[in-house]
Amino acid sequence: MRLIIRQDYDEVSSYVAHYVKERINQFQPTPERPFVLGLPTGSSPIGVYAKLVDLHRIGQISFKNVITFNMDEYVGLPRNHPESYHSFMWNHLFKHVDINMKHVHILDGNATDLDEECRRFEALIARVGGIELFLGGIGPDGHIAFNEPGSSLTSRTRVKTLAYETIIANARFFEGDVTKVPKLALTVGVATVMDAREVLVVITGAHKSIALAKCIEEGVNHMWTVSAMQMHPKGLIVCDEDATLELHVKTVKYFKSIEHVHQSLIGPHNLGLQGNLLRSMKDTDENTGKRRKLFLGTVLNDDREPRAASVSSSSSNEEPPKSTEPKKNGDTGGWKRKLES
Ligand SMILES: N[C@@H]1[C@@H](O)[C@H](O)[C@@H](COP(=O)(O)O)O[C@@H]1O
Repeated sequence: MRLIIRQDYDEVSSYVAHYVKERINQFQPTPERPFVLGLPTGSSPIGVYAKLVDLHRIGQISFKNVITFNMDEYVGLPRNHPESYHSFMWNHLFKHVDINMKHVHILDGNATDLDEECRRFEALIARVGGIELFLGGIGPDGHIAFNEPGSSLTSRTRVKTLAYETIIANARFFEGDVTKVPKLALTVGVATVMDAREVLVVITGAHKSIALAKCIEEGVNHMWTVSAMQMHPKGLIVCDEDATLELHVKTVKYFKSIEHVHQSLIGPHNLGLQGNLLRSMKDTDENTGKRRKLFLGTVLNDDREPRAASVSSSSSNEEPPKSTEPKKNGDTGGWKRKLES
């Protein structure tokens, strides 16, 4: 699992929006091969959606060939209620972008047969070949979607009773009145999320710092369902500084150093989409004809001089630039020092 730490909510939102943009653009979706995106609601993704809308307005991202599946929906709340997740998604994202609304899937919390609705949702996900990237948020008790503490980590889409803590947390959307918060929801299961080829969870705020610590520093545990991320081959958490309050200083430094090394390899403006580094690298340096070797994740020439990899995330098929100019002395020295220390 990777952990990316940014200063605040705004920086987290910006990072995630650009990440999503890069993933969709690199995928080059077509009507025959659409990009399947899982989406959350709540206050965590609002900034991400706002930035995606901005990116769409300046022509950097299109949702034309994107299919979406939302994580959850309240039971019994009219679809046009301002706090339904249907309304939320329409207001924050869908009405501002070029998505085909036939490609949007949100659980129907008013279906006459709720179990059948959940089965239908799982079948639809399977029919489109699974979810490529699932974005998520968590509650302060570490729940992902509405998979409350104690949910099976192998759970699928189903009806869930909301935990009292979640009802209290969500009362802020219902005039602070807990009696107005629906007590049941339909939600994808933990396994539904973990089946996605990549999972990205946004965690911001000091009130979620215990959940983040449980997820990162302790074991996989059904009482903190987001901890299932530890079992995912391609899991990414993007958090702000406040959310790291309960982490060990050592843990924070560790993940920051990993990101630093990663960024040094792929360049400062590259988001380091997972897996792209190796996919983008060629075995042989075109200019010297020498074979490149990977040593502890660092690209080495034959003469063992560490240097930045000539890779770009803009396209995994793109040729590396021809220039073999070494990085500035200071940079290379920094590299060496870091690798040796
Ligand atoms: N079902 C949603 C979750 O999907 C969301 O992650 C959580 C956190 O919300 P917020 O981002 O507002 O803290 O709220 C609800 O419980």
